[in-house]
Amino acid sequence: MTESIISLKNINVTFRQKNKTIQAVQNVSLEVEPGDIYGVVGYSGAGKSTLVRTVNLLQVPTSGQVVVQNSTFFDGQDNQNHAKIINSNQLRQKRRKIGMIFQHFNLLNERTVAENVAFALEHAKLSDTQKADKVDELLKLVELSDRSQQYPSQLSGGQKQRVAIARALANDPEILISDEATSALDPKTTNQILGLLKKLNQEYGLTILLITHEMQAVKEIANKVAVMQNGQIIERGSLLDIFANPQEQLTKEFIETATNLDQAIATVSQQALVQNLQANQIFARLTYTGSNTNEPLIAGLYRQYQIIANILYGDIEILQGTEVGSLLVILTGEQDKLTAGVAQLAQAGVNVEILKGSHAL
Ligand SMILES: Nc1ncnc2c1ncn2[C@@H]1O[C@H](COP(=O)(O)OP(=O)(O)OP(=O)(O)O)[C@@H](O)[C@H]1O
Repeated sequence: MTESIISLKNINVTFRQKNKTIQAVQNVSLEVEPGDIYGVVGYSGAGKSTLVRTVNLLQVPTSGQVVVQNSTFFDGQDNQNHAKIINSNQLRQKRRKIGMIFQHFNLLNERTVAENVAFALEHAKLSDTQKADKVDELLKLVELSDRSQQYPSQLSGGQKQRVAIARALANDPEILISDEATSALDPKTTNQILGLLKKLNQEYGLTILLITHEMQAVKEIANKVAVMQNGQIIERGSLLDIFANPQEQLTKEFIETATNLDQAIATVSQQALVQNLQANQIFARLTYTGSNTNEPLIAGLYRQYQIIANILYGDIEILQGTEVGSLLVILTGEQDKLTAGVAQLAQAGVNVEILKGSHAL
């Protein structure tokens, strides 16, 4: 196994207010390897921002261990009083190697695009000419060279985020934390920004921690996913595993939204065939990856078990270069054969979720 570039172990973050205690992050461990685009997905309030802010100690954990690029930033088993924390000088230097971008861009409005990027180089040991060259290079990378003398108010949301990305990359970080960076953008601009992040990952080896409430964004570029709920990671895995074989209800919800399957299920469920499902029928969702394809699956069911499959909806997504297929089907057959057929599908690596008619099994 590759050594982690970010290692969070048993992280707890507790906020104490006058008369209440909020456990924003509860015993979360997360290992990010170099070159990962690790998506952390969850609804608002799940604790995502609090968790990722512990990576650069913008949020000091209540307990746990934070190791980034082999430096221990924080190590405290029980509470902050006895914890070891990296000294502030070192932390300041290390933080420059961890870029961060946010939903609302956080640009300085009274400074030009070039000045915003140059701001991140204030402490860099570079001559003025070198700094100017670096700013030019970064603006070229994010395709904003022609906007260098404009002010943030003259830019679109996507352009502002690209300035923020250029600024985040100024000190050549190996890690970029993206906290809801596309949440304020329209779908087309979102895809452009995600495309840029993917390019930075592929061409420069940038490791990205992608915090979002949109599984769609994770689907586009991440190779790994963790799902957060109530301060905990409830499910994690490779993008492919999570999409092909989600275990938790919340994960399923996120995936259905990202693949538009939620709408398909709602629409198809209204059809008379599903509404009037017969005693010898089940309505199911089949999910399969790569090596399986729809025709052999369906043909096999008929050949071996005389099960007739009526496909009401089908979709194929390409994730990380591998096909993930989803079918909404009505399967008709004798009870024991339906049971055997469904078991056979599961054995062949097809995820079968009975949406209606489980009594037929
Ligand atoms: N500084 C703070 N003081 C007190 N409570 C906080 C603080 N920061 C966050 N919280 C609480 O911790 C919980 C997790 O918040 P967090 O912002 O990490 O969630 P999130 O998943 O990132 O959601 P969002 O996308 O809405 O920011 C919430 O209940 C929030 O109100």
